[in-house]
Amino acid sequence: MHSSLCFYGVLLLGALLFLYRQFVKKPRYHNQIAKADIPPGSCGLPLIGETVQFLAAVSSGRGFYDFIRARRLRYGNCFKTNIFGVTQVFVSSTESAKTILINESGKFTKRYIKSIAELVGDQSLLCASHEHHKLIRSRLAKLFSTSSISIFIKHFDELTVKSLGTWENAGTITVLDQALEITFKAMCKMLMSLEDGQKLNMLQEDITHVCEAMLAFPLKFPGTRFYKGLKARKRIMSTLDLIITEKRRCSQRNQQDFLQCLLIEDEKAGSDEAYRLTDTEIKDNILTMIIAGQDTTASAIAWMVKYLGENQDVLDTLRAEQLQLAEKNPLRPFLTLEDLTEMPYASKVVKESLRMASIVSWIPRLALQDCEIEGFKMKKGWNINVDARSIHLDHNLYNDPNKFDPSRFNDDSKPYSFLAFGMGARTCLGMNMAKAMMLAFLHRLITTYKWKVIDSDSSIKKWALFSRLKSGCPVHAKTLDKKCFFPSVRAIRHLKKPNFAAAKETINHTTPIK
Ligand code: HEM
Repeated sequence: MHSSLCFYGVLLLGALLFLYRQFVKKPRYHNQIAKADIPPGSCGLPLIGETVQFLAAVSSGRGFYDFIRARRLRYGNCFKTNIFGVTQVFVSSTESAKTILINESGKFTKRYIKSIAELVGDQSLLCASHEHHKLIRSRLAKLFSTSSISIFIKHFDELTVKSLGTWENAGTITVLDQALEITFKAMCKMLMSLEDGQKLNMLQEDITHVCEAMLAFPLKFPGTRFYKGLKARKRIMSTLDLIITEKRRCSQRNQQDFLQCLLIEDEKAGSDEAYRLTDTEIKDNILTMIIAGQDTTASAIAWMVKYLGENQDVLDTLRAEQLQLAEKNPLRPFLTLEDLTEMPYASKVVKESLRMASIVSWIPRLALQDCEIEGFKMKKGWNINVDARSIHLDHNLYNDPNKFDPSRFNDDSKPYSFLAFGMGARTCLGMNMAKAMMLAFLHRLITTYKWKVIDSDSSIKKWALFSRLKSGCPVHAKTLDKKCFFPSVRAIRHLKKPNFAAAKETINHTTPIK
């Protein structure tokens, strides 16, 4: 009798608790949505918000995106938090991506937090206000012409061939390290004709300090990560000052690197301030291009090699396409831009790698006015972040989103569902250069080696600004025995007829990505 009373007592208590949770606790949250109130989420402690939790994720093997993922699961697709004292909202629908990134209403602009502006420089394209951004972007965009990408690709290919030449019998090769070295050397040559090994090493070290400081707490005390970053920035600026002085002194007009082109344009503009970039603007933006272009592209290459290593079918189809191309032009020493337009399947492999890896996980904007997004009120001054990674892995936009399947891009993707390079007026300036680098690397690797990824760990590197593999993608490579791949070459006949027009579009920088 006593035990059955206890049993019913416990049952009653459980039922009451259930009803309380259903009708007393939950409706509070539901009401919030019904009233189109501010987005759900916690702004943490006064002043510091949830910065500590964010930094804990940044410094863990789970990576900074884990902070976002955990909150999206708890609060839904639109939620708010507070990092470094700023309210941050994360949204993850294609409609919000369109509203925010295309920005027809003019309600959004780009703003980086003050500490990042201190590191890349407040004259950087990344931090510039609307009008200032338009001027700098128009000046820099001219540098990314088809002819400069052609020159760049030849040099990038040369460095890739040299680097891959050392892979045979070299034991474990870390793809990310190799890719970082090649992209850095190629970009420094393109930006300012810098090729001196020692200077390159020092610059690379300083760039790493600046990147690591970008996610650090902005404490300017000796020994802190942020302080080291600021010191490194100072050294980089001095190096750039020396290079600019040297270029002006020697007037090496035959060296058509980006820096030289900007200086020549400035000379032509004379005292017309509207068309000149100051030395500070030039230096901040050279640094910006290195930071924006090197780590991102190298990380994307490492992910791509990992995905291919894990997907033999894709690898076979790709190799068939690439061997056919290699056999077509056996005597051509280096790849040309035209070669890259004849890689329709490889272009899809690149796009699929960028979708899955989401190197830039979210795209930040500042709300200039109060507005409503996804049914929630957003306040002026808040940072609204388009969660690109969540969009890239949305089941409603991509069938089986965690599967590496380049053929999904046989059809046009849904509008605003591919955000690897952003969208709108701030779309990545180096988009076509990045794709060209990925294609060139892919071609050389796949026509030279077969490889085995020897660490399948997908953890993200601590303190990385972009989504970067912690393992760096270690591989064992073996020179290709082409006989083994005859069946694959035969398989090319089953491929769709190469769509050259689509491939050309991939590297035409005036064409928006579909
Ligand atoms: C796979 C490699 C790359 C990825 C995934 C990537 C991605 C992005 C993304 C998402 C943005 C922000 C867009 C926005 O805020 O709306 C961006 C901006 C930018 N990227 Fe890239 N990028 C890559 C390579 C490059 C390269 C190679 C360069 C230059 C050489 C470059 C230069 C820039 C610049 C200058 C901006 C600022 C554009 C502006 O604010 O107007 N990026 N990139």
